[in-house]
Amino acid sequence: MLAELQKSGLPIYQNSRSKKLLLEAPYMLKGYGEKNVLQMSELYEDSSHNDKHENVYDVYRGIICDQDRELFERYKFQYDITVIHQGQVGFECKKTSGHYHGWESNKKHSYPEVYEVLSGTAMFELQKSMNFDVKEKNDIKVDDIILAKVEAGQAIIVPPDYGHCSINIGNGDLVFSNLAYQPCEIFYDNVRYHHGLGIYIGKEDDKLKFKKNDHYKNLPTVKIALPVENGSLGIKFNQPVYKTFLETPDKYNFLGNPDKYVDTIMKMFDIKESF
Ligand SMILES: O=P(O)(O)OC[C@H]1O[C@](O)(CO)[C@@H](O)[C@@H]1O
Repeated sequence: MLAELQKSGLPIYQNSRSKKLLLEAPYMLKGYGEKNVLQMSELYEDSSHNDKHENVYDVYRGIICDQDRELFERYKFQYDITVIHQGQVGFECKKTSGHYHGWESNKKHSYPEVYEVLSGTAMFELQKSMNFDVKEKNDIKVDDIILAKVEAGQAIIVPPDYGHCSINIGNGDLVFSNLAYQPCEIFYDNVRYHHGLGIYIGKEDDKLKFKKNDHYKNLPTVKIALPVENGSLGIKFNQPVYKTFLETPDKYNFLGNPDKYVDTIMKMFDIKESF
């Protein structure tokens, strides 16, 4: 059976048995990758009880229709979809590796990214650090942590300077898209060194729980937030990002030129509680 990913606005389907995605022509894909428990073992609090070959997530990179190619190339943007499978690795809900983004030498802030949930429920862990590439990795200074709970049809902007990791906190697969500035460099080392970002998000007796990652010397107060729309930056709930980009591409200029948008992007998190 195939379930259409209606929130994407594109002819993309998920096979309910294999959990893989199928794209209807003329949509096509540039690349595909999978990560399993073994490849991510250093990134979880404890992965020792899981089958090492168990699949954690699949990434479908560079989804595009030929007639849209010129526009995506002009803006240097790429649209990808990630499927994080249902389940836990030890205490933690299944998640992506987590990484920080790079920046251009003449810019003050690193590149942001748009995340749009197409099915399931996400918690996006957003961890601010201005020195994540420090040589002595223990000297990283974490300035802020936001845990954004995002439901299908909603979207967020991962703010400049925030490392990020996507966690599937729902009861089925989590499927989400990202629109990102393609020349952006990706940094994994500090996250791997600390065995993940600052907070481990998991479930006990089906209840969501948070544990501090003790590999970090210091962590700030953690904020739990809900997303806020901003139509001028192309973030309107239940309006597919791919389609909005085709119709009004300039709304996403912040992806390649983030410096003057930082304050506006930070206002798109409605902080509900902190601990
Ligand atoms: O395994 P990686 O390279 O960290 O990629 C995982 C995630 O990062 C992204 O590249 C977006 O930041 C997604 O495509 C994917 O969800």
